[in-house]
Amino acid sequence: MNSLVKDAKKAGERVGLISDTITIHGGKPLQGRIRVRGAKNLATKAMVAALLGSSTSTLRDVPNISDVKVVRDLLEVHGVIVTETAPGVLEMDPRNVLQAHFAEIDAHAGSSRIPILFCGPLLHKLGEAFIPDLGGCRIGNRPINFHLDALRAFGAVVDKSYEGIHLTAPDGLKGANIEFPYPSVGATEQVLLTAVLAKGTTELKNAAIEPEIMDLIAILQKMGAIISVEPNRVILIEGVEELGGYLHTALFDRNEAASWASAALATRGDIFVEGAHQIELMTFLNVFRKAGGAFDIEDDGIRFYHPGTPLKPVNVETDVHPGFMTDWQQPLIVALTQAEGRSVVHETVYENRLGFTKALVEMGADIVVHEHGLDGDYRRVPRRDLEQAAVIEGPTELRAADVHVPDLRGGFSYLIAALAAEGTSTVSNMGIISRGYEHIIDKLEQLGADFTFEAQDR
Ligand SMILES: CC(=O)N[C@H]1[C@@H](OP(=O)(O)OP(=O)(O)OC[C@H]2O[C@@H](n3ccc(=O)[nH]c3=O)[C@H](O)[C@@H]2O)O[C@H](CO)[C@@H](O)[C@@H]1O
Ligand SMILES: C=C(OP(=O)(O)O)C(=O)O
Repeated sequence: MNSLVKDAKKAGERVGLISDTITIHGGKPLQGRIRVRGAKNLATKAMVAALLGSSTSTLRDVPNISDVKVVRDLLEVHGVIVTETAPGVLEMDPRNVLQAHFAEIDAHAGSSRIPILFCGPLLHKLGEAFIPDLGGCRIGNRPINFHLDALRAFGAVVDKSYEGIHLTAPDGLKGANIEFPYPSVGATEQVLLTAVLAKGTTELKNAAIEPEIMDLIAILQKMGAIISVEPNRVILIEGVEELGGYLHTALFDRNEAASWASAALATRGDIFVEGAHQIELMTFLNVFRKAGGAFDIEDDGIRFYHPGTPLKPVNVETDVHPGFMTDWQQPLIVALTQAEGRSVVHETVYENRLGFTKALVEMGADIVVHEHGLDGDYRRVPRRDLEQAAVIEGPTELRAADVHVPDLRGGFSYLIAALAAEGTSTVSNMGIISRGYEHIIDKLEQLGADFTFEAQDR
């Protein structure tokens, strides 16, 4: 069993997903209503923030996904008492944070990318921190140099002679002037979670400003932090002596909402995504509309549907917020295989995020990946060395196939492709999908998908 499969299996077991392989009888539109709860990319960071407080924090709308379970386990390893007081409501009491149990932390290596965000809070609380090997989707190199450079700027000493990384702060952490070469989401969160309790003021230039980061800032403000978001990607943080707890309802998962929207389009379906909001999806909604998708915005969610008229090709460049998010392109590409004409998706955030299209080609899609990107007549996003492009010619009929989930979003796109294709497909390695999509089996049932699933013993 390789480590990727092990991670996936562990992930599936953690959230009680018994099945590892799903058998789908496709060709039927997905129709119905599902609800999205808190974002994977916010809830997990909000849980880390609880570590900074001197009293209990309560987070509502926490999704039942394996990444949340990983962070919960890590908090518990550090002495935080975590209680689920109601479904999706986590109470986190950090008053007993005593020591970093390095051996136990290591057991979580390779599970998610969140452990690196424990550095600042642990350095403040304990004077040391340990980062195991990080997990998350294998979609590029995913270096952590911005994180480590920022931590050093605060005064941390980084020792890489361990399997993993050991950090100490012999003189405490002090505010710093930091400028990122690229607006990294995780590194911005690293700075926020470290600067709030550092002595003095921190100025972060070229910060990421994703909605999940704004929600994290809102949480930190509730805890007593002083953070101002200035024009031009500058964030100022005035360090405070102490932070309290928070009560917060997590921002909805816009990536899950966008995934179901693409599923509606690809399967000629009609899905009401309860909990989805317009503002955080504005860029996605523009592209969805240009591709021929229809949507109705209601107070309690958004209805996404195929209007029955032919889908249209689009040109998309993934980007940092407020651009088109990289996590949206994989499910959308499946829908674009049904559009009439040539679409181009330029992936500019990660260097290896189009490999998943290979299986779609085996299913009948006409997709050519240009490993070094493609120039277009008009560019909104400046060209990056690492970018790649996928050219999708449509419409093509999708054929059933047996596919193996490579990563979270690629995996969801395989599910959609299998649901859209006539015939019987199997999608294996489903555990990875449970990293970021809660109750996936229940939701497919709610949407009328025709499938069976089975447990696999590897
Ligand atoms: C848990 C979480 O929130 N994951 C999201 C987060 O990932 P994550 O926070 O890991 O992504 P980043 O924004 O940090 O990465 C963006 C780019 O910056 C580069 N980089 C990043 C850090 C660093 O130290 N050095 C460096 O070079 C990365 O290799 C990548 O090319 O934002 C991504 C971009 O919106 C999303 O796809 C992920 O879903
Ligand atoms: C890339 C993703 O997540 P992570 O950063 O957790 O691997 C994602 O959610 O698509």
